[in-house]
Amino acid sequence: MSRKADIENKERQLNQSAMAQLFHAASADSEALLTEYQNSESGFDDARVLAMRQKYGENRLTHQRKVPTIVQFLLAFTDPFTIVLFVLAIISFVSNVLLAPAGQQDPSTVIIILVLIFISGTLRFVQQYRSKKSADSLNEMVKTKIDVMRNGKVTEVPITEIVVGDLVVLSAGDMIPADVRLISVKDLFVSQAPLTGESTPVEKYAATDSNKNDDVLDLSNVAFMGSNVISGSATSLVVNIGDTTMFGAVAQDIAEKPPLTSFDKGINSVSWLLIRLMLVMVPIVFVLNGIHSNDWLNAFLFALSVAVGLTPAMLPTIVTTNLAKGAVMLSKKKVIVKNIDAIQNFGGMDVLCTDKTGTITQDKVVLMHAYDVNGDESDRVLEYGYLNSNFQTGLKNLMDVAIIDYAQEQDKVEQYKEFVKVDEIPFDFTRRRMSVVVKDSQQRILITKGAIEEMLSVCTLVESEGKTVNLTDELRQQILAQVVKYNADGLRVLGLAYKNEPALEDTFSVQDESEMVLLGYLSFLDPPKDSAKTAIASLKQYGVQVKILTGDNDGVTKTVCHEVGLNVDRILLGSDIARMSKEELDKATETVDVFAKLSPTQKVEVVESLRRNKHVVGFMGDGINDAAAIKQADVGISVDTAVDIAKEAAPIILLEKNLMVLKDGVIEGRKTYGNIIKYIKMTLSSNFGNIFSIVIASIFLPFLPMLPIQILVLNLIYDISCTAIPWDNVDVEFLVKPRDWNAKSIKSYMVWLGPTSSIFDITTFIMLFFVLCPLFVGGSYSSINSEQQLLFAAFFHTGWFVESLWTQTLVIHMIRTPKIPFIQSRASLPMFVFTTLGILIGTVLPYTEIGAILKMEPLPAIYYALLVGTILLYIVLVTVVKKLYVKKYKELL
Ligand SMILES: Nc1ncnc2c1ncn2[C@@H]1O[C@H](COP(=O)(O)OP(=O)(O)OP(=O)(O)O)[C@@H](O)[C@H]1O
Ligand SMILES: [Mg+2]
Repeated sequence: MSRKADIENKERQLNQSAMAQLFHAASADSEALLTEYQNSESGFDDARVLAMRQKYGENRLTHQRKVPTIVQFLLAFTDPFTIVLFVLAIISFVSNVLLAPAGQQDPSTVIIILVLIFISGTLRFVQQYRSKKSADSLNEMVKTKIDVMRNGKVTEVPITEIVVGDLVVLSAGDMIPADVRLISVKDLFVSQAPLTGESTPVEKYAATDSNKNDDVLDLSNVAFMGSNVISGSATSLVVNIGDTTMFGAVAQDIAEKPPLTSFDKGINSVSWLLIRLMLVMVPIVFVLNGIHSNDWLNAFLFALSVAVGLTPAMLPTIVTTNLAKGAVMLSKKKVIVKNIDAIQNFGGMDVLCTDKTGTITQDKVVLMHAYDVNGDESDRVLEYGYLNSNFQTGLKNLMDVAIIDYAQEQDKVEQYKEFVKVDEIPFDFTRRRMSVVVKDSQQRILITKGAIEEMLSVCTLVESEGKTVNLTDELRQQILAQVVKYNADGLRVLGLAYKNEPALEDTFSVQDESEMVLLGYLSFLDPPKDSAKTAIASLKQYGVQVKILTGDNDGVTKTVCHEVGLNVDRILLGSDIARMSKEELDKATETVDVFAKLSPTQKVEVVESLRRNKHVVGFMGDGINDAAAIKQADVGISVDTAVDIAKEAAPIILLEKNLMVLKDGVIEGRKTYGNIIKYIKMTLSSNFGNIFSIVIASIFLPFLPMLPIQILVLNLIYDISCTAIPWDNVDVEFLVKPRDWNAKSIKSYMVWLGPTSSIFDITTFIMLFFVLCPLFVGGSYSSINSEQQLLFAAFFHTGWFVESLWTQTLVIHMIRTPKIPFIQSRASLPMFVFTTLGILIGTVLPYTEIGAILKMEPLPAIYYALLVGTILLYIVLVTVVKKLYVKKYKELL
C-alpha cells in the first residue's frame, strides 16, 4: 500500500471511530455518560483536565498548526526568479567548469549566482516568516473563549484548552468549541451552516437519540464544532476535539482559501497585464538579439532574464510585508487585524455603521429607576426585574448586569422571597423580550421584560395602585407617552410584566407570554461617551461618515445621537425599511444617519444598500444581532468583549470599543495602503518602461543590451531597496481621504510614467554607443576588431547598468509623493538608507572583483558627466509629467 493511501486509510479509521463515539454518546443516557467520562455535575478538577489533555491533546486543528520552518525556508526558493538563476548557474557550471580546458576552470560566476539565489530566497523567507509570525501573534491576542464547568464553578477558558469530557456551558452567540453531546438544553437553536451549508438554525435537544441510521450531522442531541448558538442555552459534554471533530474532517478536505478580495483581483489583473505584455515582447527580444548577435543561447538566456527580471516577482512578498507591518502598527493602536488583507478595505472605508451601546454610549449601563405604571418607585418592580435578570442564562447583557448591580447595591436582594427557577424563555431579537418562570412554596410566576412596544402587545391587564385593571387603548397611549418622555431624557426603558400561575407544565414557550399583567418600567441611563462627539467629528474630517444602526427604540436613540452631533432630523425605523422598495431604501440610506428598531436582517439590508451606493462600508458591532451585518460589510469590525459569532465574523477586532481608536486605525490603514500602492505603481511603471527600452535597444544594437546575469543583479538591488517601503512615510495629504483600490489609475500611471523613463534609457544608449564607448575603445563599433568589440559591449553594458540603477532608484523618491522630493516631502530614514546603499553598491560594483566576474568594465570619469546630466534632465521631466498627471487625474498615487 502506498504511503499516501496508508495515511488516508488511517484517517478514515480515525474518523470512523470518532463517528462511532458520537453515535454512542448520542444513544447513551446522560447520567451514564458522565460516569463513563468520570465527570460529575461539578466538572473536572485540574488534575483530571491535565490527564485528559495528555491523553487527547489540545483542541486545535492540524491545518492551524505550523508548517515547519525548514519547509517554509525551502518554499521561499520556489519562484521563477530563483529557477531562472538556477538554470543560469547550471549553464555556467557546464561551460566554465566542466567543459573548460584544464587549468582554466572558473567557478566564480557559478558562485555569484548561488549567492544571488541565497540572498533573494532568504530575503523572501525572512519577510514571509516575519509577516506570518506577527499575524499569528496578533491572532493569539483575540482568543475565542467558552464557559466550562470545572472545580464546581463556571470558568471561562480559551477554546483550545477544552478537553474531552469537559462540561461546556453554551449560550446564545457562542461558537461551539468541539463536538459535544447535549446534557440539558433550553430552546437551543444552532446554525450548522459551516458544516452543512444549511443556514436555517436547527433546534437541538438533550434526550437520547439512538437512531443509528441517521447521518451524524442529523443527531438531535449532538452539536458540532464550527457551528454556533443562535438562541437558547445548554450544558454539554465534550466528546471529540480537534481533528477528530466532524469540522476537523471537513477542514482537512477544503484547504483554507478565502475568496479573492477586490485588492487581490486588482493586483492580479495588473500583474497579468504586464505578463501578457511580456509574452508578446520577450519573443521579439529573443529573435532580435539572436539575429543581431548570432549567439542564440545567450539571446535565449537574455530573453529569459528579461522576462523574469521584469515579472514583479517580489510583488506578493512586498505587499504581504507591507500588510503585516501595517497590522503590527495597528495593534499598537489597539486594533487587531485578524486577516491582514482587510487593511486595504479599512483605508478605503467611507461609511462606518455602528451599533449604539458601548460605541457611542459608555460601556456601563446604569439602572436609574424601577417605576410602577404611575411613575412611582416600586420595590416589586425591582424584585421582579432582579428575578428575571438573575435567573436568565441566554443573553449576557449590560441591562441585566445593571439590574443585578442595582439590587445588590441597595441591599434589596436579602429581602426577596426564596424563589427557585422553573424555566426560562430566552431572549431573541424579533420578540425583543425574555421570560423566566420562578416558584416558591405557594405560587409560580412568569416574569417577562423587554421593549415596551413588545410588552404591550402581550399584556391585557395593568397593575395600578394595587389593583389590576384592563389595558385600555387610552392606558396604552398614556404608557407610551410616558416612555417617550423618559426617552427624551436619554433613558432607555424596558417594560416589566408578570402572570401568576401560568400553565401547569414544567417547560414553557413563547406562547405562554400572553394575557400578562404590566407591572412597570425599568429605566436605564446609557449616556454617550465623552469622546464620542469629537471622534465622530474627526472621522468625518477624514472622510468617514458615521451611521448608527440600532435595535433600540427611536426615542433614546434620537436623544443620544443628537448629543453626539449626528443628524437626527430623519430617523429610519425598521418598520419603514420593511415597507420600502430597494430604490427607495438606497435613496434613504444616502441621507439618513440614524436607523432604529432594526432587526438583525435589516442591519444587513442597510449595509447592502450602502454598498449598492458604491460606498466602502464598515460595520462595527458586538452582538449576535450584528454578526450577519459584520460579515456583509466590506470591513467587519468587532470588539474583544463581543459574542463569539461577532468576533468570528469580523476581520478587525478592537481591544477597546472606542471610535477614537478607530480613527487612528483608519489612518494607519491608509498609510499601509499608500505604501503598497506606491510600490505597485512604481514597480509596474518602471518595468513597463524597461521593456520598451530593451525592445528598442534590441532593434539597433549589434550585441545584447545587457548580460542576463547583470539584469538579474540589477533587479535584486532594486528589490532590496524596495524592502524598506513598508517603513516609508506617507504624505499627510494622502491620509485625509478614504483610499479605495483603483486598477484604472495603476494602468494610466504605467502608461504615463513608464515611457518617461524609457526616453532617458534611449538617450543613454545613443550617447554610449555613438560617443562614449568609441571614445573609451578608440573607434566606432564597426571599425574595431572583435576583441575591442567585446570591450565596447562591456562598457556599454556597465554604462547602462549604472544609469538604470540610478533612474530606477531615484524614481522611488520621485513618485512616492506628488510634491518635490527631498525638499517638500522626505522619505523615511530606512527608505533613504536603503536606496542610497543600493545606488552606492551598484555604482562601485564595476570597480570590484565581483564586477569583473559580472563582466563589467570600470567606467572612466567622463561617463559620470553623462550620468549626472541624464539624471538632472530625468528629474525635471518626471516632475513635469507628474504635474500633468496630477492635473489630469487629480492625484498621483
Ligand atoms: N436584557 C434584556 N432584557 C429584555 N429586553 C432587552 C434586553 N436587552 C435588550 N432588550 C430589548 O431588545 C432591544 C434591542 O436590543 P439592543 O438594544 O441590545 O439592540 P442593539 O441593536 O444591539 O442595540 P445597540 O445598538 O444599543 O447595541 C432593546 O431595545 C430592548 O428593548
Ligand atoms: Mg448591541
